Amino acid sequence: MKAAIIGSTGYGGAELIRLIQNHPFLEVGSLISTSRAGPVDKIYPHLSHLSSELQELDLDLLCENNDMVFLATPPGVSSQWTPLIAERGKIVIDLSGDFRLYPETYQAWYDKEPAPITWLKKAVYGLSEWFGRQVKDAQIISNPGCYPTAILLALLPLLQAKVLDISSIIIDAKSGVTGAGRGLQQGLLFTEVNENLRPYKVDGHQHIPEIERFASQVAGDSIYINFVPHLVPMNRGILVTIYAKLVKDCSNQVLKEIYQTIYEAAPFIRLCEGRWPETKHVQGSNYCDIAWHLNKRTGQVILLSAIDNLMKGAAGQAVQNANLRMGWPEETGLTFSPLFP
Ligand SMILES: NC(=O)C1=CN([C@@H]2O[C@H](COP(=O)(O)OP(=O)(O)OC[C@H]3O[C@@H](n4cnc5c(N)ncnc54)[C@H](OP(=O)(O)O)[C@@H]3O)[C@@H](O)[C@H]2O)C=CC1
Ligand SMILES: CC(=O)N[C@@H](CCC(=O)OP(=O)(O)O)C(=O)O
Repeated sequence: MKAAIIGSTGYGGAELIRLIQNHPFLEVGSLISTSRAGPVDKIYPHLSHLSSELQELDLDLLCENNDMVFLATPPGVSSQWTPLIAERGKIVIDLSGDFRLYPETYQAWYDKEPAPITWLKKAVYGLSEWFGRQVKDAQIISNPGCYPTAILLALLPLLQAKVLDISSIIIDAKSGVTGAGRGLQQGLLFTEVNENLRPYKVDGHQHIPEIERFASQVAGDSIYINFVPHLVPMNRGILVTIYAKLVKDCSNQVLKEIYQTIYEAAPFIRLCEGRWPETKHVQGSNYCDIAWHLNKRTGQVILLSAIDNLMKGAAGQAVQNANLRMGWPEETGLTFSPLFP
C-alpha cells in the first residue's frame, strides 16, 4: 500500500519515511515538498540509500498514485488539503493540530481559520490506546500532539477511575528541540539552547485545549489544567511530571491495578516498576513509559511519562494508527527497541 507524505522535508516527515520504508505493508509513495525538488538525499543525506524524488503537490497525481496520505505540515495547511484529499476517497493521517479541536477553540489557540466543520466532524482523534476502535473506521485520523500524548496516556486511566481531584492537576513537561520542527529560529540555535533550561508559552500553550478536551471526555466532567512546557538541550524526548490530589484513599496496589487493567493489551505502554521513566529509555521507539508515586504525606499522586516526541509523539503513533485503520497488528513495523545509549 502506497503512502504519500506532505511535509516530507520536516522532522516528522523524515521520521515517517524511516518508518514506512521499514514497514512490511506500506511503501514510500509520493514525497511532497513545496520548497525543494530533486532526490530526497539532497536534503537528507542519511537517506541516500533511497531513490525517492521530492515532488510538487499535484492533487490529482497524489491521489492517483497513493492509497494513504500523511500530512506533517505546519498548522493551517492540513485544514485546506485534507478535505480535498479525503473527498477523493483517500485515508488521511494528519500530524498537525488542525483536526484536534472544535473550530472556535482552534481559532482561539492557533489563530488560524479552522477546517470546514463537516470534515472536522469526520475526524477521529488518534490517541491509539484510547480511541483505536474509532480509528478503525476513520477516513481522517487526527494524530495527537506530542505533549498531549505523553500527558493523556498517564492521566486518563486515573481520570476514568475517578480517583483524582480534577481541580488539582498540575503538569510540568520538558521537550527536546526537535519538537519545534526543522525551521530556523534564533531561539533554537545551539548557543541559545545548549546548557540552558527554558520555560516557554507559560501563559498558554496550544496543547492545553487538546489535553482538556480529551481529559474531560474521559472523566465525564470539565477539566482545566495548569501546564508549563520547558525546552531542554537534547534532540528528542518528552518527560512529563503530573501532580494531582487523590479524592479516594488509594493504595499503590490500587493504582497499579488501574494501569495494568487498562493497558493490559497495549503493546507500546510500559508500566515502570522499580524505575522512573527516562527519555533515553524510549529514544527512537514508539514506547511510552509510565510510572506513578503515591505521596502519603501530602495525599497527592505523582505521575511520570516519557516518550520520543518524533515517534510516539508524532510519526510512530501515526504509523500505529495506519495499522489500526488497516486492521494490521497494531505494532506492525514498530517493534524495534529504543536506541541506547
Ligand atoms: N516535531 C514534533 O515533535 C511534532 C510535530 N507535530 C506536528 O507535526 C507537524 C510537522 O512537524 P515538524 O515535522 O516538526 O515540522 P517541520 O517544520 O520540521 O516540517 C514541516 C514541513 O512542512 C512543509 N510545509 C511548510 N509549509 C507548507 C505549506 N504551506 N504546504 C505544504 N507543506 C508545507 C515544509 O516542507 P517543504 O518546505 O518542503 O514543503 C516543512 O518541511 C506540525 O504541525 C507539528 O506541529 C506533532 C507532534 C510532534
Ligand atoms: C519544543 C517545541 O517547541 N515543541 C512544540 C510542539 C508543537 C507541536 O507539536 O505542534 P502542534 O500544535 O501541531 O501539535 C511546541 O511546544 O509548540
